[in-house]
Amino acid sequence: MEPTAKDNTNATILLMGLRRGGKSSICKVVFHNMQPLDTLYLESTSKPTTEQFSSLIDLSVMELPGQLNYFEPNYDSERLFSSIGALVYVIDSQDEYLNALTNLSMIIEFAYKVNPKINIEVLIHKIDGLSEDYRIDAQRDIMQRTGDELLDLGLEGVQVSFYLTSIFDHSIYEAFSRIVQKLIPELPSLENMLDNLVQHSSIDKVFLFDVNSKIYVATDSSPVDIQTYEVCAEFIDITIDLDDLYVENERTKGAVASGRDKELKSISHLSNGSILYLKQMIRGLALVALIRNDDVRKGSTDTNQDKSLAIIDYNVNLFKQSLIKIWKNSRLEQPTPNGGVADQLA
Ligand SMILES: Nc1nc2c(ncn2[C@@H]2O[C@H](COP(=O)(O)OP(=O)(O)OP(=O)(O)O)[C@@H](O)[C@H]2O)c(=O)[nH]1
Repeated sequence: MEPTAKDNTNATILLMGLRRGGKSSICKVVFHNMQPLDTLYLESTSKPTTEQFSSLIDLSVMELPGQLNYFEPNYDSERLFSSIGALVYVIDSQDEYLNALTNLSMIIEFAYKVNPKINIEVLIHKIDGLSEDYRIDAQRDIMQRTGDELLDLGLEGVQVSFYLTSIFDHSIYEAFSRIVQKLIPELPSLENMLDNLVQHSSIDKVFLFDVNSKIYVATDSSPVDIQTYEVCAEFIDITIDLDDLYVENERTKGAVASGRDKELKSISHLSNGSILYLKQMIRGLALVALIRNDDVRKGSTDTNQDKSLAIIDYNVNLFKQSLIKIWKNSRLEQPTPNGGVADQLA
């Protein structure tokens, strides 16, 4: 049976590319926390696979094996392409990629015809094996050739985004974050709220992370620096590991008993004076902020620091309340299959 996307949602990502390009590895590393080196032993995928992930949106990731011929008559490619939000095409940059580019333009031509709203995303993958100069050259070459092919097909207006990625560093998470964000209808409101939070709380950079995958579903509008992303993403793991070490105290026991889940929160003072702040949100999300402001910097008095953190706490709580409202409203607009509004927030 062919894979079909869930009805009423276009938050479906279709992963395509030639054999051994790295599609399964990407899925395993990003969504299943597999260690990158363990992907060496992955078997070639022979059947289309679909996986569901629940975050701020319900995301489906569908992988089509490299050897499959999607255009043979008994394969309903039209239905498949019309139901997806993003087509992610993986190109192995360490291999000869001309065949992949021909395959890519053929797929873009078909996908665009069936579904002009589809986001087309190209991963120039396995860049860990290339020197810095060669990466830029490969990217330029791939972009140029794809542009030429699309021009020949009369598709010069089609928007294609390119990302340099590897499973051995954070580039694959950064790329997937941007790909997933494009599928979240509430993104402009979320960004606006995060900008407000930054402005009123002396925060330098803030991310709304999906805790399991370390994809950030939103961030404020200042540019993302990959080092800041890394520090914030690792802070989630540290917080969770430390949290597991502690036994429940009376307060959290009370919260659990009264039906409320224990809310994860952590603050860490770094040796360079910055502060990392994490607070659990809803739907497996956590807000992580980097605070470099002078008010809370090392050297300022403890009382000042406490005051600033209290303001941040207060504003983050307001943010969380707004997030709950946004999420509830979006569920009201898209009724669940049984007609009710899902009320499970954690
Ligand atoms: N160096 C490097 N190798 C990678 C990277 N990503 C995946 N690989 C390796 O590429 C090989 C093929 O990966 P797969 O994930 O099986 O490729 P696939 O696209 O799913 O292949 P099919 O299932 O045949 O369609 C594996 O040995 C991975 O370890 C990467 O970022 N860098």
